Amino acid sequence: MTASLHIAQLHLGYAAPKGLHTVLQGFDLQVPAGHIASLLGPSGCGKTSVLRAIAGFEPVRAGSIHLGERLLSGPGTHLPPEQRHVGMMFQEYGLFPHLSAVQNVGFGLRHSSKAEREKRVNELLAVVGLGDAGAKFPHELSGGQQQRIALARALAPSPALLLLDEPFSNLDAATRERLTLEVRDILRAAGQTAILVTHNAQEAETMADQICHMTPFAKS
Ligand SMILES: Nc1ncnc2c1ncn2[C@@H]1O[C@H](COP(=O)(O)OP(=O)(O)OP(=O)(O)O)[C@@H](O)[C@H]1O
Repeated sequence: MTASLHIAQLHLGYAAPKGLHTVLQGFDLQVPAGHIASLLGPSGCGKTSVLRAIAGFEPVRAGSIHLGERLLSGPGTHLPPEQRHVGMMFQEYGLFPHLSAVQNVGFGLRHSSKAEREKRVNELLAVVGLGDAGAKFPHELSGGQQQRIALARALAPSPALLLLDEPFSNLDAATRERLTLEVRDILRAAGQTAILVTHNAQEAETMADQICHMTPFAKS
């Protein structure tokens, strides 16, 4: 079930030779269930680090991350990624080259029954407009088609939250524009809570219900 996201007073930093390299301090973000939020800002301001912290790949130094009522990260708590119900879609489509589109989309549904899995995969291939392409392998699909399969795969397990990190940046301008609109409509129709990371203000405007402008952390 899709859920709201609540990040409060988040502090993120990496160990560096000269001590802690702080990336974010006191970062807050609230995204209501079903909304698409965009993190917009220059390279190095910490957009991907926020996604990694939400997904559970980065420990938080302080603050908390809640998804609905569930505390994902906070003082004394760090749920492992596989228990977070967070889906991801990145710029390199990350499809398994040796699996067909059907098998790629069904990958996160390995624990469902065969009948349930087939129903959900067919439903999602239709949603992303690739109902006829199920038997194809990634190399037989265009970049835009591969990215739509990656979206179907990310949506298949019905994540509480979907993270999209520069998902369109490998595509040519025309495909990028078309896919931005298509993905927005698919997420809206699914009522999916999502966070889009981008450098592109136009893309953020098109996709998002709310935009969080991030700036590089400056020591005071
Ligand atoms: N694993 C890591 N170890 C140390 N420093 C890191 C690590 N990952 C990121 N950083 C640093 O953290 C800061 C934020 O990086 P991050 O990738 O989150 O920024 P970003 O806004 O997503 O940038 P981009 O738009 O270029 O992807 C940068 O200064 C980066 O060098």
